[in-house]
Amino acid sequence: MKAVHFGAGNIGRGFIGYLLSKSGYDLTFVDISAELVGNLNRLGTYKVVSLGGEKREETVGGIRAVVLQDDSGLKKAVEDADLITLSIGANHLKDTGKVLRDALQERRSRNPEQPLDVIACENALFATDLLRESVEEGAAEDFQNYLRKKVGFPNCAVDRIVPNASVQKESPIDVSVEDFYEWDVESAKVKVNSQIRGVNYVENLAPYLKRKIFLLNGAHALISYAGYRKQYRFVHEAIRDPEILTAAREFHSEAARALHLEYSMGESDLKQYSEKLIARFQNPYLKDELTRVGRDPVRKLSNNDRLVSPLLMCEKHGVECGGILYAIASGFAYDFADDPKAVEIQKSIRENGIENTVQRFTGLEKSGKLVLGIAERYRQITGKDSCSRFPYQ
Ligand SMILES: NC(=O)C1=CN([C@@H]2O[C@H](COP(=O)(O)OP(=O)(O)OC[C@H]3O[C@@H](n4cnc5c(N)ncnc54)[C@H](O)[C@@H]3O)[C@@H](O)[C@H]2O)C=CC1
Ligand SMILES: O=P(O)(O)OC[C@H]1O[C@](O)(CO)[C@@H](O)[C@@H]1O
Repeated sequence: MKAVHFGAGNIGRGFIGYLLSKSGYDLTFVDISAELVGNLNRLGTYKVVSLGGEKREETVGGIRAVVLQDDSGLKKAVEDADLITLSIGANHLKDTGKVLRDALQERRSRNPEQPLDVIACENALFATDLLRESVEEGAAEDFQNYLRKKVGFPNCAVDRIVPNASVQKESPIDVSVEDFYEWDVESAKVKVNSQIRGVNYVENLAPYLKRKIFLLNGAHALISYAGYRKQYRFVHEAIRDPEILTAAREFHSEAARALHLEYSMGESDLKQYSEKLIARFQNPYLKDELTRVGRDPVRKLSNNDRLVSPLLMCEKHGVECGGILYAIASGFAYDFADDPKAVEIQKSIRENGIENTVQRFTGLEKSGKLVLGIAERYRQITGKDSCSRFPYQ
């Protein structure tokens, strides 16, 4: 079996590439970074180092890589692949859909019968659907029929924390990871790849995906924004702070309550999931930087992402949501000068005020109670009113 993986970064090498290699796939990475591609081809193997109580190393070997700009190399790799996976960042899916459309059109002309699956492994709700829309955009009817018959587009949830490596690396492409992983894939949409090692094939992905995006990524974003404000550097340091721990637990309990009401997920299972996450956040070996976890607050504060989506689910079910409002307010208070997206939000707050900015970036109704609740907490956090600076004191 042959796999092509777009995005040879942390999750590409440390999680998806790792599992595909363990499952016996012949693996080709595609990346925009010529330096990374050069290193992958020169070295041919890399180590995946898991950072738990006990340090373990595994080697991923026999890999090749192609730069995205190498049109013929890319098309050749796609021509007889059984699986295409991506972890390039959700913002890049639309553009990459066009590249993939060209490559799949070429494949269809040379190898029309062989089926394959395409899976976007990003932190976003139903990322493969976004990619598929872009692949199909403006395509002729016969190509759309080909896609329907021959190409599976399963959505998935990907969960493994892969920080920027802080350990001394013997090779520039080694990667450090946590022990834990979970990869849930929509089973009904799979055409070929039903035996990937470590994958949990599920009929109904939404509860798994939202549980992961809300409880892991949502709470992680909160810890990042609140921790940055209190001048911590790493996630494990911030979560040791009792106020931030309380805030993370409150976020979890509100989002979990909404998930329980929406999907009848067991409350005690959700509680266990939450406790396990807190323990993962506390892992001191990961040395996961708050500014990596909080990167691109414009995306994280958007309407369909890890913070506003659970807020809307709470609202739908009448669940108390003060903790989630606080997390969103912390995102608006995040003023890390080296993150251009944080800078964009801060500029908007200065020029348009907090209410207009919240409305603009979250898509929430301007004078609604949610926007007002976020703005009020933002003022508390930033000290722009007379209340306490940190509401969890
Ligand atoms: N690092 C983590 O723990 C996890 C990350 N994710 C998701 O995986 C995705 C990637 O994240 P990371 O691996 O952390 O980022 P990263 O920055 O380490 O890796 C992304 C890689 O994609 C490459 N790239 C960007 N655009 C590309 C394109 N159009 N075609 C080919 N390659 C392209 C970049 O050069 C880079 O090597 C994101 O959506 C992230 O949310 C999901 C779960 C865990
Ligand atoms: O990759 P994103 O969406 O920018 O967000 C960072 C998040 O992704 C992860 O790297 C993995 O889920 C988390 O550590 C963190 O919550």
